[in-house]
Amino acid sequence: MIQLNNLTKKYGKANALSNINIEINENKIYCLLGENGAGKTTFLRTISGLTQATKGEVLVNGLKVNKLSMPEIVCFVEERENHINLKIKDLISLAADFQDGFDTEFADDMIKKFNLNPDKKFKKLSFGMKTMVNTIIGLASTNKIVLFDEPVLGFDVIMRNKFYSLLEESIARHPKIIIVSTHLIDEIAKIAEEIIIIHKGELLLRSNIIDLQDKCYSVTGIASDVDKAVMGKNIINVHDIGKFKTVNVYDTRIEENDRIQISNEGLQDFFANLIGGEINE
Ligand SMILES: Nc1ncnc2c1ncn2[C@@H]1O[C@H](COP(=O)(O)OP(=O)(O)OP(=O)(O)O)[C@@H](O)[C@H]1O
Repeated sequence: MIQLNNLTKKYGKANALSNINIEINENKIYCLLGENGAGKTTFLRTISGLTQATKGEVLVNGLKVNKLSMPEIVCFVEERENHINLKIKDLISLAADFQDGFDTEFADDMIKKFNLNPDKKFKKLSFGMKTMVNTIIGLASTNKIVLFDEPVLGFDVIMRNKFYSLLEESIARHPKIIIVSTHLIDEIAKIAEEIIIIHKGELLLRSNIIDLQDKCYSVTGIASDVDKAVMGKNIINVHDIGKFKTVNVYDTRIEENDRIQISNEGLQDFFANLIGGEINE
């Protein structure tokens, strides 16, 4: 449903996105990961038609996307979105007027769950509450593609957990492609099915999250035993601690034995190690 062919976006001479090729077709939750400035916002804005590609093409449902032809089936939710100064309940009605099939019942339910006062005006809300309102509008959207740009920025852990469970409810009520850009991979990994990593404007990795969790592990032991055990494996990072060593691996699993210890690696650590290293798919 989303197809990017050799997509490049330049700002001046700098590439925000370089030659991205990807297809995203299945209705599920995708996590878009990348360090600051990696190109995540540009990636999402280009799919929604808000940013024009410099080279290559973006197709949504087979139709070319650009500023003159923005795909109606895409709902793009960004944290910096600053609505006109209406009451929350009026913003919800407005969203319902603009979007066919907008799930008002779900939106009202979420307003209660987030303890928001529907009579409060948008401009009087805190940063986190404004994000909540934008998020609710995205979650209640029945558009076939919903893109969230850093939705949990400004949310505390309780809010974030509410958001993750509402994301699951949103996709269960109305199956769709949901792409969420975030830095908090270990949290979103509990509900997302696929991960897309962008690094310095390039597509670094796309993987099913369960496969990724299986392939990310560390091996610790005496340096020579570790070296022998990980020979031929794709090594992401190495820590030497005296005669001992820990190696972070992204590859098929190896068996633990009495000379080496295998530990699961958190995805957040994997990501931090990955963007400092190389990966060979
Ligand atoms: N309007 C713009 N004009 C010039 N450069 C831009 C513009 N928008 C983005 N960039 C540059 O393009 C690159 C990618 O930016 P982008 O906002 O897409 O990254 P990001 O992964 O979303 O970052 P963050 O996590 O910090 O929000 C950065 O180097 C950024 O400075």
